[in-house]
Amino acid sequence: MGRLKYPELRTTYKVDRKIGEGGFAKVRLASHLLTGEKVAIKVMEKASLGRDLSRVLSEVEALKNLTHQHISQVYEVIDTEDVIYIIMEYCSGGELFDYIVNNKRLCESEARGFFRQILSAVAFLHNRGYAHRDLKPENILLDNDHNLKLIDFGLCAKPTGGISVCLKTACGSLNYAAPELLLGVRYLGSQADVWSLGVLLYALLCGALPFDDSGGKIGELPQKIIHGQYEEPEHLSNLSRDILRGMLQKNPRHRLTTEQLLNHKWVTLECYDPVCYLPIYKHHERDDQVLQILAEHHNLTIQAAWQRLSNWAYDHFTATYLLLLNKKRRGLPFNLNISFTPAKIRAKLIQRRPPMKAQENIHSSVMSPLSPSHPSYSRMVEGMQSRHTSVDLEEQGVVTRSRTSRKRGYDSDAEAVSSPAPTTPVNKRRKTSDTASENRTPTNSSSTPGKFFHSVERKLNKMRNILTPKKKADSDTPAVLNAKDLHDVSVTSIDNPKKVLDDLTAALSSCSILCKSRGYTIRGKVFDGIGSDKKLNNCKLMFELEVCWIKTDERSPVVGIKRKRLKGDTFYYKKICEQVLQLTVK
Ligand SMILES: Nc1ncnc2c1ncn2[C@@H]1O[C@H](COP(=O)(O)OP(=O)(O)OP(=O)(O)O)[C@@H](O)[C@H]1O
Repeated sequence: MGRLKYPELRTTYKVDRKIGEGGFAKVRLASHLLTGEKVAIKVMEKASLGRDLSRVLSEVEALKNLTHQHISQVYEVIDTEDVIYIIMEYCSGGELFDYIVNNKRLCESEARGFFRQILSAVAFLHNRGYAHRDLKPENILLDNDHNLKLIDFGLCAKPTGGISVCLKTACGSLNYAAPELLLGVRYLGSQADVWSLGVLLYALLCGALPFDDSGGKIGELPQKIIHGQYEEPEHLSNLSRDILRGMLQKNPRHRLTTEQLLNHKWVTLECYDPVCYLPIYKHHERDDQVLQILAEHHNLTIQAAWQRLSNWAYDHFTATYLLLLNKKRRGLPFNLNISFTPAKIRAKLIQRRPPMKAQENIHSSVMSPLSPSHPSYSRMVEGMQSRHTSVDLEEQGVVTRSRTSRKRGYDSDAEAVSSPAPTTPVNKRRKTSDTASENRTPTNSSSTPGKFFHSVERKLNKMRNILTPKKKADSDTPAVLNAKDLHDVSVTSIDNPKKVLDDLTAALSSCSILCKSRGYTIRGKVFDGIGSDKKLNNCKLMFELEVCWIKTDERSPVVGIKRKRLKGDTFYYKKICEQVLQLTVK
């Protein structure tokens, strides 16, 4: 299907299923044919972008300039007459939001680990003169190694005079927007980002939003934000309260700065070092081993290959180099799939096979049928879901001001005020293992064969678990899941899946949720407004609940309900799921 739909990708990528959707893009999983690496492809139709094309272009520019361990790396950009494709690092672990929902809320220590990673990405952005302006858990993804990666730079701004220059376009998601944005005054991007980080940390620690319109009257939310009114749940420690108050400070001048956050006591508690935001790897590093492979494939000298590469055109050449480099850093064999090499060059390469073998031997500890280049590995797929969109606050009528450079990444009439960009913090303490994990390079996590095999086995198990139930989903028997990795599954006390299915259907209809079932999977939809026509556009929330068997080692299988959000506001989804499951999982 993908092959016919995306002709520009046909010879270089194998396009797989859709893994996400935003207001501007559909995101697909794909494999880079030459390296076998999984990538995410953000597909944007120019016709539907209209004036927002500038937003996409600023996202592309930002991504090209921002190489950081906690920012999803761009590999290639294809700009055709009708479509823009951004080929980027695939984050298989889903959105941070879903992780929070599945865990209700995070303990302080886990929240700290995550927050440090996000902070390091945001401080890096600010240091490079960018403000993100759409920080929220839906824009932070988890990779395979449980590391966070920031995505969606469509609203980012890089004022020409630097980060300490005021911006004026109010944009982002209302729940995460700083008071100054709602007041329609000029604001500093870095200060607005710190507010959003505060909302995000609150969500991590409390499993809820500090500023929410649920239960209140429509229109109350902006007032709550402007007045900085939020509740502090009792379980919050004094230090957590302190950092949250510092970030959710309605007066931006009194708000903590990114630099202060790097060294904040809450951030460095448990013997952590201050957060280091510098990238682990140099932006455009020359690696001769990788270059050699690329050069051979293209029948070029190393020097010619480097010359071509150093334009950093983000074309397929760049993508192949960056993907090979990533494989090397992860301790994986980093050769290219020879069957995609032009026939003439392939013949030459086959003659020169021994040196390639020698190179493979260097990595023999990780060569096995479970290697990522093995077909089983490349079939591996993991679940993702779509999300809701950030809004233009002016357009929503939350901020009243004449429309200017709407959603553009570069605010045109910025004015200067002083706010220093963060500088590298001094490491005062010794690194702990936790800090090491925060700053961990992918190589560390998979460089030993044992760890590598363990991780690949885990992935393959996960793949089996995911694929097998899918096949069964249409049939009359529920899927069987293993008790591991079930953070998105609620366990019931009932041992009859049919009864759970019936209870679930009844609970959904009692909550006025439109549902459609297929086998043991129910898709629920909630529509906006009364009497609205039920087009997808008006669909406020869409999710799936699947009744399944859960295999446990200790006792006979139990019946569970697997949840998946497909579209819509994440905290609303959380609330609906809680309501429905309460009625079902008695
Ligand atoms: N690199 C990636 N790896 C895995 N999934 C991704 C990746 N990038 C995006 N996604 C998925 O696709 C969804 C939409 O992506 P993204 O937010 O970039 O789109 P968008 O149209 O720009 O969104 P918005 O409307 O908020 O601006 C994400 O929420 C996520 O679930």
